[in-house]
This record gives sequence, structure tokens and C-alpha cells, in this order.
Amino acid sequence: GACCSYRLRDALHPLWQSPLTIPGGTRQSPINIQWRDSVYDPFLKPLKISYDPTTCLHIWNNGYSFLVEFDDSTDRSIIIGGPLENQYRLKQFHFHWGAINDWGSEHTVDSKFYPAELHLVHWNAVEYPSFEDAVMEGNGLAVIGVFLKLGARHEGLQTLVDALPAVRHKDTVIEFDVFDPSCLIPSCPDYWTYAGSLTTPPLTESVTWIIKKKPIEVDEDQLEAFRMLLFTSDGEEEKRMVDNFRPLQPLMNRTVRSSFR
Ligand SMILES: O=C(O)Cc1ccc(OCc2ccccc2)cc1
Ligand SMILES: [Zn+2]
Repeated sequence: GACCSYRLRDALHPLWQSPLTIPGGTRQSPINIQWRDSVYDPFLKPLKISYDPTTCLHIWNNGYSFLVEFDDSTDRSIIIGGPLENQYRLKQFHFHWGAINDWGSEHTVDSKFYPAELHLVHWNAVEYPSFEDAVMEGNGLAVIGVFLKLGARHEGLQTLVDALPAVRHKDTVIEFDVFDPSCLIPSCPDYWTYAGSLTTPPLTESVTWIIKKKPIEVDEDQLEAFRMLLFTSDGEEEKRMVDNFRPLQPLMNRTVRSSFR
């Protein structure tokens, strides 16, 4: 009947043309982080980040976002500590953003959206032979989320922004051989952490999320540069790459822990 086709249509999000909900999913992402419901965990360690800027390889537009990918064949760029049992290798980072500044982040804090959100994706190379294998395992990935808010121009981000016109269309790539992504991570050590999933297909429940409490500041021109990218390939009818964030998912039986009181 009409109701069920409505539900089906609603579940096939235009951006992903695949089911937006995982049947039986119990730890999907993103979620709203209700600050007062998060639980301080004194046993959470500080997150230790050590990236080698020369592991940076290229920037490419994959049709969902723009990704900066790293050489993950050794342990030169890793994170360790925080909620993590092992060290995790940096694979790529990318962003999610809105058409306007009122929304764009994937996670929200007390139901507030930020205009954009950075995801630094790492995988458990101690226990699994490849990123693709780790993506299928409950403790396979660790993603650091950093909120972007409108404010002062971010000089470190600008080197990325300057490269974006070269990857305007889907499946374009340019070499990008030195970049230290730690310049995009706030110095404040405070974070929330919870067990979640990829927010793009295959939506597997393999991510330990580490969401930084403090946002970084970027300016309007830098956000506008993100919005100039295209979902579409060269020669296709242009569709601006905006609103590439997944809708909020139910918290279900999960607690968000904080590293701070
Ligand atoms: O940062 C996020 O949105 C979570 C996220 C993390 C990893 C990811 O990888 C997609 C991918 C999975 C398998 C093979 C190739 C690429 C996709 C999304
Ligand atoms: Zn992401």
C-alpha cells in the first residue's frame, strides 16, 4: 500500500541509492550526543596522535566527499590510547558539510548541527591484514570526528582548499604529497567516544568513534570552497556536492562516554 511504498522510498536516500537503514543494526552512526547523558569515564586515556606528513598521497573526489589518502603500508601515521586497545593506522580523512551554515555535520551536540565535520579514518592493523578486512570487524576502525564552526580562517585547511578546484568532478585525483592532518585537530584533549558504524555504504558496525569536544574554526570562503565540489563526473549535468551527511540514527542501547568531567 501507499504507506509501505512511502517507507521504502524514504529509506532509499537519493545520495546513496542503497538502504539508509541496516536491517537489525544496533550501533549505527551518526547520533546526537546529549551532553548531560554522557558518562565521564576516568579510565579513558589521552588520545596520542602521531602522523608523518610525508605519508600523504593524494586528494580525490569519490562522489560522496573529497578524501585525502595516506600510505598505510607501515605504522608511520598512527593513533593510540584514548578508548583504543591497539594502535590504529591513518588511512584517509574527509569531510561532511551542508548547503548552508545551519547544518552539515553528521553528529550533533545537544541537537545542534555544525556547518561541517571532519572524519579521520584509522584501521586496526595489529589484528587485521587490510583496511577492507578491518571495515567488517567490530573493532576494526577508529574515526576521529572534529566539528568545524564558522570563524577565523584556518591556515592549515587553506592548503587543502587551494587544491579543491583540481578535484571538482567525481573520480578526479591530484597528488598531495606533504600534509600533517594534526593541524586540523584541536589541542584541547577532551572527547566523547561511543561504538558506531560507517556513515556511508557499507554502513558496517566497525567504528569506535572519538568525537572532539572543541570545534576548529574555518571561514565562510573555506566552507564555500567545499560547496563548489560536484557529486557528478565531468560531462554529466552538474550536481553540487552539499548535504553529504547521513541522517541521525537511534542511540538504542548505547552510552556515550566522555574523557572529561
Ligand atoms: O568517516 C566515516 O564516514 C566512516 C567511514 C569510514 C570508512 C569508510 O570506508 C569506506 C570503504 C569501505 C570499504 C572499502 C572501501 C571504502 C567509509 C566511511
Ligand atoms: Zn565521514
